[in-house]
Amino acid sequence: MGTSRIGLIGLGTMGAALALNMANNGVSVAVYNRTTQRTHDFVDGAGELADRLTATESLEDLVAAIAPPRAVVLMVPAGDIVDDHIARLRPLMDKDDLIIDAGNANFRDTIRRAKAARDDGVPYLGIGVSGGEDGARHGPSIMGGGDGAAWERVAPILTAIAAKHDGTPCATYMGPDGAGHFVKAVHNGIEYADMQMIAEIYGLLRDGRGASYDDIAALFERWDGGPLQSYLVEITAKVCAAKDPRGAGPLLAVIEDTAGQKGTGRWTAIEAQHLAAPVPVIEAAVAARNMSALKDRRAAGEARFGAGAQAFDVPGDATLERALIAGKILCYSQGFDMLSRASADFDWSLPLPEIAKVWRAGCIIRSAMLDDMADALTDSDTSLMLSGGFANRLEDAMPALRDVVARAIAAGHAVPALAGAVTYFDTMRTARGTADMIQGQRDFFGWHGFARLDDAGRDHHGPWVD
Ligand SMILES: NC(=O)C1=CN([C@@H]2O[C@H](COP(=O)(O)OP(=O)(O)OC[C@H]3O[C@@H](n4cnc5c(N)ncnc54)[C@H](OP(=O)(O)O)[C@@H]3O)[C@@H](O)[C@H]2O)C=CC1
Ligand SMILES: O=C(CO)[C@H](O)[C@H](O)COP(=O)(O)O
Repeated sequence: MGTSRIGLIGLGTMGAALALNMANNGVSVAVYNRTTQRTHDFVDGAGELADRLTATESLEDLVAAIAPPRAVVLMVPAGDIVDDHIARLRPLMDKDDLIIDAGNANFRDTIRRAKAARDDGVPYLGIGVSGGEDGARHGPSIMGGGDGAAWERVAPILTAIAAKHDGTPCATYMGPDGAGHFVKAVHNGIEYADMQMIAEIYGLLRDGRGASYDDIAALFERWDGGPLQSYLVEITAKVCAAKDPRGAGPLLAVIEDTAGQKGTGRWTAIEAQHLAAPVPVIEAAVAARNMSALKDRRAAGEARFGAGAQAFDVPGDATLERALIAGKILCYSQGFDMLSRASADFDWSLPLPEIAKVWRAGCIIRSAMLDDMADALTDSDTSLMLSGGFANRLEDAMPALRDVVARAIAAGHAVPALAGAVTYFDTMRTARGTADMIQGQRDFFGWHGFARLDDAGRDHHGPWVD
């Protein structure tokens, strides 16, 4: 009979760090990795934690090494690899043994897997884990989803390894089926948007103002001490300050300007469309990554039309800071609105204030503002951008965002996420918009009907044809 409290499959960046975190918290872990050498290297390199780690060389050995009722965490790439592991693990496991997918799964896959597990009468959890390698090792943010009783079973381990915000563990059960992975996807969508807006401000400073990398680093470091305090602003300063190990210059100057992506931001944009939830800042950030990958096309465009990014009179540091504050509030507001929409559509009862709380520490989008967001979402059931404190902050910061975007666009700088934030703000404060024209056009060509302001209850048609 095995004695390890839990099993973990996949000793890559995240899995290895999570296993060490568990061991560090007194949890014995049986580990398995496809490449066996990696398993042994991992345990051999675990120092004093090695006593709590059991290396196994097959799934059979892994399952045998765990004390029943067993729990096995998958930390492998999303997609077929997860299905393949579930199919190979289940025959080796007992009815009440639990499989936990802790990778970045598409929540629709998680719903499918959770349903299959329910049909088979076996427990299943899909949990979102954020914080990168350091978070996984020292305290990630954990967004749980799936079988509630199964969550309770492993909650003591997950809350022990999670980040703590003023002593409160950042590990929360979000709801059934794919709720945990959905919340993680929206987290990553916000992550994309936050990163993109920061990158756009960096571009204005670098190309518009001609600031040095060290000066940009110093500015972001200063901002990290104010209302923008966040992990992403903190690491932006460090990335700007980093020197090229192969030379004396800044490292950023030699990093190719094509962004990678594993899919979570794209999933968020796709799901937003399914839900008809407007998230234009997140969509702009995903599109910006896609455009960044079209390096040859961008070079051809520059050769044909001339470079877009020209030197210009970039607004002052305080204006840039306020512009980022406005953009940040608007992108988080969109993210929370999307969560609210999904909660209603999927009947999940997502706990919005708890989501803000679980993001306060451990995860990539942790920031000082989330504390106030948790309060605002607790006190009011309106959108974040309309809630008392944030509406006031927006009112104060919007002129700066508008100024930055207007001047950047006039000078030929691409600021898609910041511009998306301005447009969203203006759209969402326009009670009488322009969709009357869309309705007129639709009725003209397709007899689709429209509602009248003075008679909204039924379909009307225009006198378009004789
Ligand atoms: N890196 C990050 O910042 C974060 C990642 N995640 C998610 O965590 C999961 C793991 O990511 P990460 O640790 O970064 O990935 P890595 O690439 O570092 O590690 C991948 C792991 O999966 C194993 N693996 C890959 N392909 C297969 C396969 N076909 N069959 C069996 N095992 C396989 C690898 O084994 P082998 O050694 O044999 O190659 C390795 O152990 C992903 O879902 C990712 O999206 C979530 C949050 C943050
Ligand atoms: O989940 C994460 C952070 O929260 C992972 O780091 C993820 O890989 C980031 O997404 P991408 O690779 O698409 O930039």
